[in-house]
Amino acid sequence: MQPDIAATPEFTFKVAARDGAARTGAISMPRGVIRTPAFMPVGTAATVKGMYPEQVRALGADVVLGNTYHLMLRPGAERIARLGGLHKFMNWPHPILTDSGGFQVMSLSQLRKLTEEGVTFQSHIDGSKHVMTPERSVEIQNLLGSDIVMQLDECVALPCEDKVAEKAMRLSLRWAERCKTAFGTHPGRALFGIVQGGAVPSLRVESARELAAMDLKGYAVGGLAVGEPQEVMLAMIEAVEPHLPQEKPRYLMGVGTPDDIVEAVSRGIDMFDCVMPTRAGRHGQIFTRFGRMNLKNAKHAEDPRPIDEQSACPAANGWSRSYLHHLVKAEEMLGKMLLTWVNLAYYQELMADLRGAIAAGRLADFIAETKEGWARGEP
Ligand SMILES: Nc1nc2cc3nc(NCCc4ccc(CCO)cc4)[nH]c3cc2c(=O)[nH]1
Repeated sequence: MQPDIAATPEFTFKVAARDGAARTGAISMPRGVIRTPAFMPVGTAATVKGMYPEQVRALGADVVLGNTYHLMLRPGAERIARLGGLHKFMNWPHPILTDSGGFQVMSLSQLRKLTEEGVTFQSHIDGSKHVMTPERSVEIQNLLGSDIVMQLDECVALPCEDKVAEKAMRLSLRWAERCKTAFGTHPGRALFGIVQGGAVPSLRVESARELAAMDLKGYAVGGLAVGEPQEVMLAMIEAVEPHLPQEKPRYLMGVGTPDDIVEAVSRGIDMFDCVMPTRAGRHGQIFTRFGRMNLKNAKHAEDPRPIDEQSACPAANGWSRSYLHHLVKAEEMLGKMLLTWVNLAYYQELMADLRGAIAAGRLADFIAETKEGWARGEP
């Protein structure tokens, strides 16, 4: 178990060491500490799918992500508040970051109408009508008791025309101001701004500088991991990084594969979230230090070896590839659970190794060794 390094009444971020643009440090707040670089398992409907909260904690996660869009539709933000808030509701007493709903409304709901005021939409669950404004998004995240609140923003799919990216970026800046006003001051909690601007460096710089002037407690880079090639994503991070405050956390939303993460860490990103490890695990695809493996593949059918006997994760060293192949083919619950566990454990191990490599000033070597391991493939 990780020592609960001193939680603090004030939300603070301290960089402990740097290696090039990369940083390692810790964000502390009343509910605990987030060691950075950090990966946040996604707990969309108030659960990290297929995992017990203690299990998620034991593999090293300091924070999980919740989704305003899903929880407002089911079971409802006011209901969760009446029951004591999201931490109590889901038995996760550690930090929770909640996304604001903008991205999910645009990617999941039906019959959406976007105006300056906000976005009206119909629930993808039962077709009920809803309005999401910057003020309502902040209110919902406060009702949930979120420790890190994300601004409501407009995320455009890529590729898109520059003027479309510009319009969405400017709207997001106006919504950031409204979220800041609605959020007010909560010393132990944070409101993060979200940089937009599509794949246009000048728009990205303008968004970063305007948000930096709002003196928020952290900054996300949004509008990426929406179908663009990795080099475009990395170019946008490079464009934005020099204009984000050095002393505040940077969060790259929706990212990503292990390769995305190591490349973004080396460019100065501190926080990540992605459904990849949990969703891929449920489909038999795993991430290991030997690279990716698909346990549906017939080559595992009679392989008696565990996934990785050197892994600390019981799911990676306690069952045979043959058994896991069987569970995946049979679409058994236990297969989804064990491979989710394998993936989240690998992601947290990677984050811990990245933190150590940055602290030791050997990030470039670590990344090279890690990529060699992925390229070598499974033994
Ligand atoms: N508020 C806000 N939230 C976001 C969430 C995001 N999530 C992504 N990408 C997720 C991409 C993604 C989706 C599915 C899978 C699983 C595939 O098996 C992996 C990655 N980009 C994102 C951008 C934003 C954004 O600008 N604003």
